[in-house]
Amino acid sequence: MDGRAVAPAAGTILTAFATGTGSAFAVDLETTATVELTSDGEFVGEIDDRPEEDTSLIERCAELTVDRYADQAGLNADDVGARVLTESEIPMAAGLTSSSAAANATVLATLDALEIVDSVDRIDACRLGVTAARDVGVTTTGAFDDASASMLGGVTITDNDTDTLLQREEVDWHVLVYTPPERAYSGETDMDACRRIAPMAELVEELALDSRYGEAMTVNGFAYCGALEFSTAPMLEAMPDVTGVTLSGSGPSYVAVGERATLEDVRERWDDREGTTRLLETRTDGTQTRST
Ligand SMILES: Nc1ncnc2c1ncn2[C@@H]1O[C@H](COP(=O)(O)OP(=O)(O)O)[C@@H](O)[C@H]1O
Ligand SMILES: O=C(O)C1=C[C@@H](OP(=O)(O)O)[C@@H](O)[C@H](O)C1
Repeated sequence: MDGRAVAPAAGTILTAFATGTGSAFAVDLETTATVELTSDGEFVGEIDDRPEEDTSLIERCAELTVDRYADQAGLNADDVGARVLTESEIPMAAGLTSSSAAANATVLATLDALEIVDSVDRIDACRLGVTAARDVGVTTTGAFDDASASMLGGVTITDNDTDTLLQREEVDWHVLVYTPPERAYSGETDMDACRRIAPMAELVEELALDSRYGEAMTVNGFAYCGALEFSTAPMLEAMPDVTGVTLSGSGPSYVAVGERATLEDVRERWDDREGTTRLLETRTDGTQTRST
């Protein structure tokens, strides 16, 4: 029994480190997970083209899904194992939610392999991936904001302390993403510095709950560039014409939203920087299964 699912990346509106409340939106870069169920009770992960990278997140996702749902699929969890393969176009540890996309794709692919994917609520599946991310230490708050945007599509606002969805809205934006060559692992964020900007995060939350996403992003960007010591120069190169621009997640990527022609101009400036610039669109469909 094989299962397969595809999950999108996410960009940031409100980073959750300061207060535990976060907001993110799905963008069209994808991770695919393929899951083959086995009868040896072992969970073995492989990341395509990244043999050195840690596979514990996808192994834990498959294991938790089997533990929780094997019964419902008419199987004995003790006898079921899985081999998981992920293939991804999302740069890893770059602030674009590679971890949540890998987790969502693996949980849904495992449910697909168990042939019960349609009977499981998407938000419950998402919470399972967040639990796995906490278990293996690739997240600080659980990142339910990023995970829910990747699972459901559109913009989500969440309370990551309780894994509660506060708001979801479908949007149709052009998105410019700049990814510098360095990497920043979310589990290693300077949380003391982030907690100092809590009053700014509360303001960003108010703007986001009012659907003023562009302004929310930009305030978030200045606050988190300050706290995490990233340059504000890429933001200033995008302003004032974009609708919003921010450091994404724990960095080092920056995301801007706005008119396509405006983003094409900004792209010319960001292309002079070291790294990769991508012109993308938002996604409203979230994580989907794909038959193998
Ligand atoms: N395609 C993938 N397959 C399996 N695990 C992945 C994949 N992408 C990311 N991860 C896991 O997530 C970790 C990176 O998480 P994180 O620092 O939160 O980065 P990001 O900001 O991209 O989510 C990696 O070390 C790895 O354990
Ligand atoms: O680990 C965490 O708690 C978080 C990780 C960040 O994302 P990245 O993993 O994309 O850097 C951030 O967007 C989110 O609000 C909280």
